[in-house]
Amino acid sequence: MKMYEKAPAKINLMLDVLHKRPDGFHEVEMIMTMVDLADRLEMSELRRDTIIISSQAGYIPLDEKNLAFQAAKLLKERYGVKQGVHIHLDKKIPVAAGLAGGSSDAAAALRGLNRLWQLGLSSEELQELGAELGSDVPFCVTGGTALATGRGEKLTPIASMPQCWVVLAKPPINVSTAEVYGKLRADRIAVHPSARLMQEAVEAGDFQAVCGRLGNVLEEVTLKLHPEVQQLKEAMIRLGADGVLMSGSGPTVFGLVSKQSKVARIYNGLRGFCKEVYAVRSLT
Ligand SMILES: C[C@@](CO)(OP(=O)(O)O)[C@H](O)COP(=O)(O)OP(=O)(O)OC[C@H]1O[C@@H](n2ccc(N)nc2=O)[C@H](O)[C@@H]1O
Ligand SMILES: Nc1ncnc2c1ncn2[C@@H]1O[C@H](COP(=O)(O)OP(=O)(O)O)[C@@H](O)[C@H]1O
Repeated sequence: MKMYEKAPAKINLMLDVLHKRPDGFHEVEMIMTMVDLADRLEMSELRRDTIIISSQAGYIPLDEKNLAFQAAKLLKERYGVKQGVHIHLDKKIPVAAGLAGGSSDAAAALRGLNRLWQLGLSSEELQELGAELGSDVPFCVTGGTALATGRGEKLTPIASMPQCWVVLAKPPINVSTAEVYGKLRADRIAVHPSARLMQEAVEAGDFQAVCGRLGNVLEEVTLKLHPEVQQLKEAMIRLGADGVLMSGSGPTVFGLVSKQSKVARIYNGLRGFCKEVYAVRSLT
């Protein structure tokens, strides 16, 4: 038997850090939503008690470091599953980009293997398991648009993000999430974006207010390390995006665009100096 799952990328409409916790993680407030740029997972039953990961992408780990492998291993150990599985990852989401590609693969593996192995786990149970794999995995289990607090694993679903186009551009640099959080001085953040104001804008379906309230305190760190991310932001604004922000720890920059007629101009303008550009829809 085979199961298929789509694993979409996330963007952070706002990301605030409240303080560093004794366990080393940071207490955050984020509004997250999914975009229509997705990896695809094919999960095939194996009679042998083993986990095999394959992918057309040559640049991700295929061993126990792969988050989809870790998701399968966690389910097997926790629920005594004796069957094996071959997970093929068709990667479309850029890696180490601030788009939670690996987390979304792990979440999709949890959903798909829950069905393949008939474990009967609820979304809440899958989210709890996901939190053992990474801070962004619980959100990726259910997707939608949500307020995420704690280290990112405490979720409150909110209304869907207003329908729009999302242009994503990833400069050719890799950013480590741990390094960015590590370099942040949480006690010296000058301006905190407001989760409440962003939630209100989303709930009201007010696209312009969403664009006006975008904010990410991790930009300060990543933009200092990689000035080309700032240049990319400026280019997107110049080309006419309605709102522009770096996603997560970066380096991907996204632009929200309401009018389809503007999308081609922004996409083509960015392609001039950035190879990895995507124009997709927001997911509702
Ligand atoms: C910044 C965000 C925003 O959505 O996303 P990405 O840029 O990774 O996509 C997330 O907070 C990333 O979540 P995720 O990538 O799952 O992080 P984890 O694997 O749990 O943690 C990686 C490392 O980041 C740091 N970390 C992560 C989350 C958090 N709330 N505080 C932290 O300090 C810790 O140093 C941890 O060791
Ligand atoms: N299935 C996977 N897809 C992509 N990266 C993965 C996967 N499993 C593990 N990784 C590792 O996780 C790291 C972060 O990848 P990713 O989730 O794409 O980035 P981000 O946390 O910035 O959103 C990468 O260094 C990569 O080697």
